[in-house]
Amino acid sequence: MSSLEEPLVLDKLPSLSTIHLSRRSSSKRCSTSGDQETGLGNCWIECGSSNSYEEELKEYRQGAFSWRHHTRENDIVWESKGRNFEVHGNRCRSQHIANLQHSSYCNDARPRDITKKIFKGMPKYVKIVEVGPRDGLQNEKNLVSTSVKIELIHRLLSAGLSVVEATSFVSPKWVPQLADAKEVVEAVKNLEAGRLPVLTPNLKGFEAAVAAGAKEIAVFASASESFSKANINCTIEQSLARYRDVIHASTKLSIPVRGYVSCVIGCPVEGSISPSKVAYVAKQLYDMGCCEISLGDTTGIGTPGTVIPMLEAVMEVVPIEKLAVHFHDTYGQSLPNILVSLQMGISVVDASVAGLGGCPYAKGASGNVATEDVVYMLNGLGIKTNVDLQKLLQTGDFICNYLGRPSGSKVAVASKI
Ligand SMILES: CC(C)(COP(=O)([O-])OP(=O)([O-])OC[C@H]1O[C@@H](n2cnc3c(N)ncnc32)[C@H](O)[C@@H]1OP(=O)([O-])[O-])[C@@H](O)C(=O)NCCC(=O)NCCSC(=O)C[C@@](C)(O)CC(=O)[O-]
Repeated sequence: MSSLEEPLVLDKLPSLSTIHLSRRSSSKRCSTSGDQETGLGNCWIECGSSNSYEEELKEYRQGAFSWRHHTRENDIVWESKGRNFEVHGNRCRSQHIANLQHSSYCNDARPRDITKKIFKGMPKYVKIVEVGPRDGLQNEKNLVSTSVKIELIHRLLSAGLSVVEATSFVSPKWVPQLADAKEVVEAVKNLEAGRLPVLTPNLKGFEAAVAAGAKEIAVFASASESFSKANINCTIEQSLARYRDVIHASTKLSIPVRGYVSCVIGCPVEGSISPSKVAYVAKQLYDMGCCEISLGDTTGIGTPGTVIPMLEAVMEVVPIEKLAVHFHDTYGQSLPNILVSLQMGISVVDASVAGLGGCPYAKGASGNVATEDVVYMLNGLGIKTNVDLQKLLQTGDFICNYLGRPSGSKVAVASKI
């Protein structure tokens, strides 16, 4: 068994109560509590804005959903109460989603305490950074046409995604799939529906990106020395020096820079990566001026047991509102990893439509977590994303049809059954 396949060390999993909540700077919280007035079995969940809930409730009551569950007599009753939903009956159910629904039931006071703990600190709104056109496509063997890439970006924006990573200005010898970066950026640079950052590994890439019209960029370092060499042909320190130059140049042009740290849990060559290494690289990127640091589990090896200590280490040195998480779904752990990240106060999540993706220099690493699955889970938690799940599913269909393969999104597959 390689070190990457070692089982989760449960005794190292800190309880959520030990996570330093005081480090969270966001005052926006979701809370769930029992309703003292109506007695046992009632609870309310304080998440999201009144408008969207009111509208969704109205739609729900009007039977706008094509295959909603039938409400039985002693099931729950929804009542709008200010910004909250009040749920009466012997069950409490948190939901919901445009066309698809899910339920979670609890019976009385004790489970309500648990619910309260679980929801404490969760954000009301999560920004999803869609990385499909870049991370999703970079590993595709067959060249995807430039027009399809452009259409994909258009569709993702029209599904409500506010940030879509459009492409990379890397060496076409290393990543031939993205050799058309210039054409892609030129075609989308004036779209106002969202932000369209691009990856740049050095000054040469930065200059090409700016010349094409990119208004935001991202740099990508690694917490693994071996991966840094395999991916960008230099050591971690050399990469940080390059990024200082890039950020110096971008600051002059007021171009915001996102910083990635890859291999935050494990490296295909070195195995486990210590949280302190991740924290070191994240702090370097933050200190040099990156406005957001995305923590990438490049190989998808992480579980909540390894993600929590990694996030704790990084949160010691970078403010939590500057952090994003970026999970690959190789071991099917992305959603639990995202959930614990939200519980720790993270509110930016990277994802890729249809679960496309994988890094060309991390053999065996599968696609990113599917955006559809993230949106479904967040909808179920009552956390806003502003993403239209139906349009997103159609976008997933569009790219999967083009690539001639089934979607990597469980929600996309389930919605067709
Ligand atoms: C970094 C380099 C360029 C170094 O590549 P190198 O070979 O060491 O660079 P070099 O400086 O020796 O130059 C070699 C050639 O590349 C050219 N070159 C140099 N720079 C550029 C550029 N920006 N754009 C286009 N061409 C470039 C340069 O001009 C020269 O051309 P030649 O003279 O031979 O014709 C190369 O290693 C590279 O492009 N690597 C990128 C690999 C990549 O994109 N990997 C996937 C990124 S995904 C990731 O990192 C993880 C992440 C972010 O998704 C998070 C996660 O999933 O966890």
